[in-house]
Amino acid sequence: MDVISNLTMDERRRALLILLVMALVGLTFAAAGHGDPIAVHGALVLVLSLALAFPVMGHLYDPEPSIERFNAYYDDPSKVGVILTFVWAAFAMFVGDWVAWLMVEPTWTTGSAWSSFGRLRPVHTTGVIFGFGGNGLIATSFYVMQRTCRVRLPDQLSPWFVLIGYNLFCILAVTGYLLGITQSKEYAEPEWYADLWLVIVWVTYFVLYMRTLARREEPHIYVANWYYMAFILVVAMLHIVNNLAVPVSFLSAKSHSLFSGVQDALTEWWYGHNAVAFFLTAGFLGMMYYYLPIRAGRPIFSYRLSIISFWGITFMYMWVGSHHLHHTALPQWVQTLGMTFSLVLLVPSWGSAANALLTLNGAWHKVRDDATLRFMMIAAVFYGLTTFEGSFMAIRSVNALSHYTDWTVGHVHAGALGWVAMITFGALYASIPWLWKRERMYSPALVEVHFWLALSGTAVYVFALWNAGIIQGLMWRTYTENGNLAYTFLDSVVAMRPYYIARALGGLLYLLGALAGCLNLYLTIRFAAPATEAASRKPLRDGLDDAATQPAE
Ligand code: HEM
Ligand code: HEM
Ligand SMILES: [Cu+2]
Repeated sequence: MDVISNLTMDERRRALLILLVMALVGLTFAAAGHGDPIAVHGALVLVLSLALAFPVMGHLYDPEPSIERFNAYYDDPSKVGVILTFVWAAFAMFVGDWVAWLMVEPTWTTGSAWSSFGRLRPVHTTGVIFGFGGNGLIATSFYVMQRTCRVRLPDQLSPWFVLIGYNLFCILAVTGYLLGITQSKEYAEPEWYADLWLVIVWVTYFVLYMRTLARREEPHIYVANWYYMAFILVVAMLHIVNNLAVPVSFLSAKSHSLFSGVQDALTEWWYGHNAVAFFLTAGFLGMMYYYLPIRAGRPIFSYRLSIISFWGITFMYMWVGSHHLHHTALPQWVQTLGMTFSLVLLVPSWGSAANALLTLNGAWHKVRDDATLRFMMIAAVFYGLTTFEGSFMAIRSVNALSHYTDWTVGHVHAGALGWVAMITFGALYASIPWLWKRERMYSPALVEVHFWLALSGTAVYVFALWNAGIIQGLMWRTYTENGNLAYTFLDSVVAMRPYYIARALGGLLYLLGALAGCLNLYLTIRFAAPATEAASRKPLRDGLDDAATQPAE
């Protein structure tokens, strides 16, 4: 329970207060909301907050932590965040592969409602994007902001509040779907009370970032921080607007959106696309711009280009959400606007992909020998590939073929498996020895195995669905000589079977890789040799950071 004793007495008191208030809120919902699924969530919040409150109470009067703490960065929340990232990866990818097998064999389920496809699918998407991706972003952002600002986090309580509060949101979301609680907006499924909670957590996160920046000892704000900040700020904006809703009653999980009809659709896809842009892209670019140069031991190829790309994507991404609504009731000009900005967006996107790859010039021998750096290199390649594909699919006539088909799902996973997850695994494998002060990962061979499983899994998954999607699209628009459709819809479903099997197998490879990562994390924490004095990263000042995260021009 070192973690609790390391908090100051004042922080422990405040933590206890927050937990007790939460327990009370949980109790209220549990008791008053009977007959409504919200009561289950009330009970869950009650149990979880008490489970944390007891150990805090037990250590409430421990002595104040040593003043020495100010000589080091505050990394405990990052460590827990890294572990949570792996846990969510294993869980959510397992569910992803289950969902993939359900599309091969729909009977591979328990028969009860919680395990139906419609409930498991959002468990997968929320689990991977918010559970796995979000924890990876939070854990690395705490790490990166301290190093690039050369300052310790301003206090020890708010990072825990952000990390634990955020995971509570993810748990409410995922258990909610299993219970049938959903707002039915893709990627924004959690109901109003979970959304409100996330607003509190997220604003704390933003304030924490700003406070750290304000205290920084490094005059320059390194580019990674711009990307992380855009991620935090824009996600707050999207989340609040898209989730504006009126609950049926304060003791019911159900709510109704403020928007309806085509306005609802456009708000949802403004949110949905920018979730891709700022959650799945800007945040991970922040990660890439810190970890890739450091791991390669080289400064960014062009610092100026990284800034131009930043403002390019920040400005252009905002306008492209309507490419999800081609050929719908949305006015034609709004569709054209979305398509046009999607095309221009390719320029800043490739700016970052090229910048990352050119940074590796002179370090290709390291890419060959070091699977961690190779994860990051492949991530940059897939980032370039996915954005090219996205811009292409945003063209209205191309979208007429691709929309509703598995091509979209293939595009999603080229980005998700190839870019988002690869850069995360690369960043985690770089951070783990630094965080736990180990010489290196316990088994570099296992990192190598993970890399090849991940790469082959992605390739199988994405190739399978490219084929599947184009075949579907073509079958749906093939006519016979006398003008009838050549295939029934069912024909196209039957034609998908081999591709769905391939996808599920590719996903299995990917999942096995993630499990290898979990094992390696455990072995590293438990058994890896401690870093020697010279190799361990010095507190507060740190030679490599200096070299690699300063403007080259
Ligand atoms: C083991 C790895 C994975 C497997 C087997 C897998 C499988 C699946 C399956 C079967 C679907 C449903 C497709 C459908 O409804 O037709 C899906 C959807 C989705 N997955 Fe994954 N997935 C994996 C990893 C990931 C990761 C790491 C991410 C994100 C970081 C991700 C993000 C998504 C998203 C956003 C969707 C919704 C796609 C859409 O609506 O077009 N997945 N996944
Ligand atoms: C320049 C960059 C990009 C553009 C212009 C773009 C464009 C598109 C287009 C046109 C669609 C298909 C919409 C439809 O027919 O329904 C789509 C779907 C999607 N893209 Fe991208 N994309 C880009 C990058 C990415 C990246 C890097 C990811 C990340 C991981 C990603 C994740 C997704 C997801 C999750 C969907 C599925 C949404 C859904 O229907 O559930 N995209 N994108
Ligand atoms: Cu989009």
